[in-house]
Amino acid sequence: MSLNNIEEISFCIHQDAPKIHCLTNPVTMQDVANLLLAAGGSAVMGQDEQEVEEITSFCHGTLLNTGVPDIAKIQACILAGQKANVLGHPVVLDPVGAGASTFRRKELQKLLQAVHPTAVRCNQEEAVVLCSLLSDTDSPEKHGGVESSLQMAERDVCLIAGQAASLLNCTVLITGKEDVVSDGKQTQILTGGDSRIRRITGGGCMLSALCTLFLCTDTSAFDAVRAAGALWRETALEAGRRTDAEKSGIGSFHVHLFDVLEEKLMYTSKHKF
Ligand SMILES: Nc1ncnc2c1ncn2[C@@H]1O[C@H](COP(=O)(O)OP(=O)(O)OP(=O)(O)O)[C@@H](O)[C@H]1O
Ligand SMILES: Cc1ncsc1CCO
Repeated sequence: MSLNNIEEISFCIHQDAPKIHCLTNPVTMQDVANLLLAAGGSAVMGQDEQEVEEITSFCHGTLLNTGVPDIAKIQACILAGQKANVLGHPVVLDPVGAGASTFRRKELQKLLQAVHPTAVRCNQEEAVVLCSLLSDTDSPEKHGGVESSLQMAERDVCLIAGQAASLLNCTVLITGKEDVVSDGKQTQILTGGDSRIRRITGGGCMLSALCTLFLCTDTSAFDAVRAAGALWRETALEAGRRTDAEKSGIGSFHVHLFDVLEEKLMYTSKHKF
């Protein structure tokens, strides 16, 4: 069976309640755990190398978010990612701030030599850095830390997404003003959303978790990642509408994201099946 739409994906998630092993960063850890619960899955956080393989084994998907990296964290990501690869579990890489330091670039290169991600979710700058690491070309000189310093033309984002997908042999979702999803053979642009999502930290980290959850259903990697990207943009759009209706601010927008996501997934799974 191949699941093609959000109703079917949502139904599967609520039936199976996939557990996601999240090796993530302390800045957005709680949001990532709450997002997975709101969506119908759950998170298990654990990143000591003595336990990661065991935790990966009983989970259904693995999220490797390399924000706030250190040597031990990267080693744990390698062990968890390799275990997930052996078990055939989906692995999502979120290479937060990939170009922020020489250390991050070196450690990411090591991780990518050891682990094959099913999907990568990143911003434009992180995608350009990944491509430079994989093809031994120069990285961009200007860096925005964990935010993207680049605002590329849509056509260039499509090219980078296709290049990264081919180099990594996986599905790549590059987020920004528009999102681009590619598996190297097919590429799609996602629009809509609400730019206020850039004023909370973790909008990308939460989306990477949602991609991992959707990849735990019986659908192709391209369709799962595209569905997660599209749903997250629709969620932001509706969260923005509710924030405006209440004349509220960014804190309310943040909370509405969880309410809207839960409603969108609950509604579709309850009413369609
Ligand atoms: N200008 C924009 N307008 C609308 N939506 C946007 C805009 N920029 C980013 N987004 C959306 O915000 C979400 C996060 O993407 P972003 O590129 O900000 O990730 P990120 O930099 O990795 O975030 P973080 O590091 O805070 O987790 C995506 O769903 C993306 O579609
Ligand atoms: C701000 C920040 N620094 C490392 S991770 C993170 C959260 C957004 O990815």
